Amino acid sequence: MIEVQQLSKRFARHEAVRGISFSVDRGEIVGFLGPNGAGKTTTLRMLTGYLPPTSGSAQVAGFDIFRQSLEARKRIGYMPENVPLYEDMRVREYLKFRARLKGLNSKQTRQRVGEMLETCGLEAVRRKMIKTLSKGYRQRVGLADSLVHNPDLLILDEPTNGLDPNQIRQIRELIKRLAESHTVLVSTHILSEVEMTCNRVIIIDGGKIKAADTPTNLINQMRSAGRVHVELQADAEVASGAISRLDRVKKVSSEALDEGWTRFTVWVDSGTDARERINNLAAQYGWPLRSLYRHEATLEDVFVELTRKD
Ligand SMILES: Nc1ncnc2c1ncn2[C@@H]1O[C@H](COP(=O)(O)OP(=O)(O)OP(=O)(O)O)[C@@H](O)[C@H]1O
Repeated sequence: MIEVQQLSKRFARHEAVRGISFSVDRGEIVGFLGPNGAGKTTTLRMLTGYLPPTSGSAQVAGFDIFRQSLEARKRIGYMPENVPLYEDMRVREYLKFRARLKGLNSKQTRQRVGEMLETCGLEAVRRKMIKTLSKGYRQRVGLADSLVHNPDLLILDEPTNGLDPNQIRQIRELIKRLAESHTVLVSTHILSEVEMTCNRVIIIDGGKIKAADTPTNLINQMRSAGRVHVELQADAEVASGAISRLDRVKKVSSEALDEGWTRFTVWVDSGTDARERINNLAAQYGWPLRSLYRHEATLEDVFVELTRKD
């Protein structure tokens, strides 16, 4: 559905996107992640034909987004970061206006606008002025707008930005439902959302792609994926030494706590669970043990590992 080859964008002296290549298959829901200024919005704006690239190419549904822009855009529903809406229009009136602008005839417009009001949960506010709507409802109007011409592909730039937790949940559910019949590329900062909704993730930083895989694979491939935390009443040096001699243990660090307790963090090879062996070791040495748990890596750990600057 999307094919991007060596896409770059330079603003004056700043290269915001540096030769990125990726693809999104039909039916996928892909999270597009990266820290502030990584180049997400710039990439999405190029993909939707709003910004010409400095070099490289991109196809949507087989159409070159720059040379066959109209054909490509017919197949894209784009919801930009801050949805620009006409404040003085009523919801239904606005969606009808947008549908006509996108080339739907009056019959199609009536039908699609009706469907979108229902799909996006806007029926109760269809006669309200847009300026009186809450941010959550405005986002829904933006989504309905991006969907009204029945595109195959939805490109959403931070659709839950600025929403409260309830609104985030509602938009997330809506996107999940839309993903049943659309291909979705969604940029967001909420990593738990991505773990819940996306079947693949692309991480971009400094204009370059750092990783592209399923959330599960990314987590499993992490260097610091395997970590065990244990609290013992033991001499830090002796215990660190004994633990680090265990098989498949890569590194041990310790931190003194209260009343002779020490917390040890044990890095092990990915896929290894050292808890039982650490427990046996504590029993063997007679060290009192009050906590032993395995840190389950999350997408947030992957994100931090791939994009931190130190
Ligand atoms: N029109 C522009 N002119 C000059 N520089 C720009 C322009 N648009 C973006 N940039 C720069 O390009 C870089 C990438 O910006 P972009 O908006 O794509 O990042 P982003 O990943 O979407 O960030 P955020 O998460 O903050 O929205 C930034 O350094 C930004 O300042």
